[in-house]
Amino acid sequence: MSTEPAEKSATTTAEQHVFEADVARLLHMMVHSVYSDKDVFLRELVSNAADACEKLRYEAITTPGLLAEDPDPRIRLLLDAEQRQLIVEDNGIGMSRGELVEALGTIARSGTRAFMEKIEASKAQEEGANGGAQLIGQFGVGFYSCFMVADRVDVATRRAGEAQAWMWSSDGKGSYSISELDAASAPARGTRITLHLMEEAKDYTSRHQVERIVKQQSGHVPVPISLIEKPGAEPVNITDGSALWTRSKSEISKEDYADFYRGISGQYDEPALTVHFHAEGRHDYRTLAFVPGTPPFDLFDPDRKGRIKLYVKRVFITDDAELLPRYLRFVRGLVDTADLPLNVSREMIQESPILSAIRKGVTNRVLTALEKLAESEPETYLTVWQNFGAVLKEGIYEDFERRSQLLGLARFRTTTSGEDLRSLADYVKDMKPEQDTIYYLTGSSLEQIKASPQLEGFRARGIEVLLLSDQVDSFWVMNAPDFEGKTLKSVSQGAADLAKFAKPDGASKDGEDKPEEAKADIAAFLVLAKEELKDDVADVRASDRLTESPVCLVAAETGYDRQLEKILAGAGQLASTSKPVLELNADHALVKAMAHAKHAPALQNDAIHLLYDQARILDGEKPADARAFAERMGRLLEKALGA
Ligand SMILES: Nc1ncnc2c1ncn2[C@@H]1O[C@H](COP(=O)(O)OP(=O)(O)OP(=O)(O)O)[C@@H](O)[C@H]1O
Repeated sequence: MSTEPAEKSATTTAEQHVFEADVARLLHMMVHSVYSDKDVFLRELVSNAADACEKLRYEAITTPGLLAEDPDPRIRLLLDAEQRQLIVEDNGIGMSRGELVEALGTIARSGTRAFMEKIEASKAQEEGANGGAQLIGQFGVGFYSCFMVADRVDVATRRAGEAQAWMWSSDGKGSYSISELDAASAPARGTRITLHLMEEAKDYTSRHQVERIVKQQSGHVPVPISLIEKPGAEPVNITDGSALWTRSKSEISKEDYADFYRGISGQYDEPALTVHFHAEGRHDYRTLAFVPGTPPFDLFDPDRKGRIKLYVKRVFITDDAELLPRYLRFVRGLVDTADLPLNVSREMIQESPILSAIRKGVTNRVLTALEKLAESEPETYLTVWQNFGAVLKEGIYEDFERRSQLLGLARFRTTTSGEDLRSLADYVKDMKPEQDTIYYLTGSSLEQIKASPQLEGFRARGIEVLLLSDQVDSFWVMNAPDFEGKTLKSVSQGAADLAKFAKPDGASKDGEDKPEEAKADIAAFLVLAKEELKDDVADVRASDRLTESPVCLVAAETGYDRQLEKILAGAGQLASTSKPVLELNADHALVKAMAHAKHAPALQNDAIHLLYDQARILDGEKPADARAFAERMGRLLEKALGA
């Protein structure tokens, strides 16, 4: 954090501080607002106030004295049209001087840079208000959004249990000041944020306007909110702070759930799935969880933790309890249990058998709800899968117990699916009578996979192949040997064994119609190629998986599949890579001609290397030796052109 030396003014003891560079940039963006929906600032302030009340409630478990004579949490909004001010006040935990500087002068979040980049790429503008608003929540830059509507913001705060109080003040233009507040003008406990509204934002002093926004955006925060419409007026309650999750499902509308979801997730979309239940019996807990309608920006951040909050008897305890497995890290919501003591410690949370039982229960419920959604609303489920499928698939190798359930939830592009997605159950239902294997091909992109020569023989025989282009696919396929008793097999590993499947056009089976001489030529050519390429490939053999291309590379029967090997080698996790197998299409005119060219050994030699390089290129690699490749190609072209 960059701090300028204290500069004392004559009348106060205000210290000027310069904002951290990132905050200054962020504020600049807020002031020159990229968001057309400015109402979001109010939700951010109310949500911070509610968090502050919940933190106090939690600290007061061990230090009840913090509550003093004011035990009930509250958020109050004060409007002053004459002064053009909106004040948001809470009696929560408040901030010490250090906390104030830390919280409102820096951005300690890893996602901030990503946020800046995203906004600067002006994506938010293109996406319109909703996109921008979603970014604010996802990236946690909430407080600063008040500079969209205010040209000065004063934060008066006193931390619970402390005598000193502080005033933070800024016009959002690069610096802020901090001074000590005299006890009389400070809140007894908590924080009072005064927004000096811009002329064009004066509507935020209108009672109807503010009441409407709060009910709409923050109607379900678990702290009651009241409103004072002008100085001297009586406070009127506008929300009761009752915990939505404690009410019965029949009393809650879809809109109530959506509001609550937006509050808890910081997103502005609709949840794709809501899971709300009360488990009684061995353990008593309530869960309200949501699958978001859109993916968060940091879904694949390795540090991203689960987002399920733990409450004990309606008191917020932590959002760090890992209440769902990592592969469900996109689910937002909470678990509230009466079975843990309020002063549950971090160690207890980690080791508690009660929590492991709850974890299991919640995971099962979420997965079952996803299964039901797939049945009752397949379209919605497909969106969920498109957004989060790559994460759910991590569970196939991480969660042995639920592997088959997760495999059942998985959806795939296949050689026959077109633009649709198919389940493994669909695949198995449409298998050929003589087929006992589920075939797949992994690769780095769908386009690359679709163009793979390895698929040709399968396509020609009408055998469906799963096209797996997520990086995680290479890992789970290794651990998921079967689905409903059918093993999974890569079409680029080992022998294809397609001989048992008839080609639909009734074409010959495996060279039965080839004259003896051609067969002998191919056999000799294979021996020659094997000898010539012995340093590069483990074997050279005739292929039954090729119909159009002359060559392809496949992995040996045992060991890693080619795509996985590439990923591991790229990540520096393999000391050495294994040699692939080169397959030649014995029915291909080029291969036949080359095999027949026994009288031209130099030409055959060039052809063998060029065919190998061609297979490498089709596999997304470079030729083994670029210079030699160019020379061979040159010689061949010269010959072809009769030069
Ligand atoms: N009313 C308040 N009482 C106490 N602390 C507050 C209050 N408002 C803000 N803060 C402090 O300022 C910090 C920054 O707030 P900001 O809204 O920018 O981010 P956040 O609330 O931490 O993130 P998110 O928006 O993801 O919840 C908070 O984490 C909190 O420590």
